[in-house]
Amino acid sequence: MSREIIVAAAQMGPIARHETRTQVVVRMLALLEKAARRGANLVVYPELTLTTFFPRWFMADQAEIDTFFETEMPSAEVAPLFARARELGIAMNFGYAEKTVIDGTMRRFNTAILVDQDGNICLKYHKIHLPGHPEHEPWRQFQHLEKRYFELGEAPYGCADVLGGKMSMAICNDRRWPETYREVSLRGAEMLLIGYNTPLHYPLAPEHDHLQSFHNHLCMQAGAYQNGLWVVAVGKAGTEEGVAMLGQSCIIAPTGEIVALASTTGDEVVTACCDLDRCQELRENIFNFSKNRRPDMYTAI
Ligand SMILES: CSCC[C@@H](NC(N)=O)C(=O)O
Repeated sequence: MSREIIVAAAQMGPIARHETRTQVVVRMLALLEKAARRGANLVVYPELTLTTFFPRWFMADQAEIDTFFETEMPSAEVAPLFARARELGIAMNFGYAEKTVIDGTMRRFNTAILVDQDGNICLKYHKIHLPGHPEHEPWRQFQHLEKRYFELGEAPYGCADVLGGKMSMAICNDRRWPETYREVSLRGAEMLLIGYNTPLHYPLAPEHDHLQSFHNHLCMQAGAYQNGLWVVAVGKAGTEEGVAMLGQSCIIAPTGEIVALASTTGDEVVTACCDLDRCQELRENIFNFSKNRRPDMYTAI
């Protein structure tokens, strides 16, 4: 029996600084309805979906920084999205800036959640690979202050049983690291959900700017193939507050083939029918870990 699920990559166009959570949720709902009309079982949204990508600005005032963070999920503004997804029986994944108290200490994370088809948060993930810099660097055209505004995730990648399959999450920069795919694969994941915000301009190596799209797909296609899993990657795209952001949201099969690809840099839904049993095409053959993998020889890692 095949285990097919219809997955929707719900790319978002730019979100302006002045846009409210309520306005963003209206856009997310429109994408959800479109996905539902195409029979989707799972909708995947970008990293930090609810606001503009605020780490591009230096802010000294913690109260101002905190306006971009959520203290509860679902919040009152996001509750209609949870309610409608539950009504439609659709699972979803999205990212947001999370402010939470752990053991009496206030913590801030770049977070993603997986919500099952009954509206329950069944998996939460705090971004492990935080890119950028902690201090204001005025020479840059724009900042990338994730290291200032967020703490490093401290828990390993998780895996949840949803829609009859095993799902994991990663966030943006995580997708460039091969360890991400190997970790989730060894933990049993059959599908990896990734949201991203990727500026086309990389100030530390501007000679690579023209390769943003290539590098985006290169690492994810390799990660899917070498670990025999589905990858769903969804960007916040277009020119957001003057910064050009990568689109090209996609769904990648365990063979490494891109089976759905966004063609705009705006709000757009692309879907694919993903048979989770196809992971075995790789896992029982070229990447049969138990037969051919040699962890005893990988002593440097
Ligand atoms: C400054 S590092 C490059 C940008 C990074 N973006 C995020 N959001 O992680 C990425 O890896 O796409």
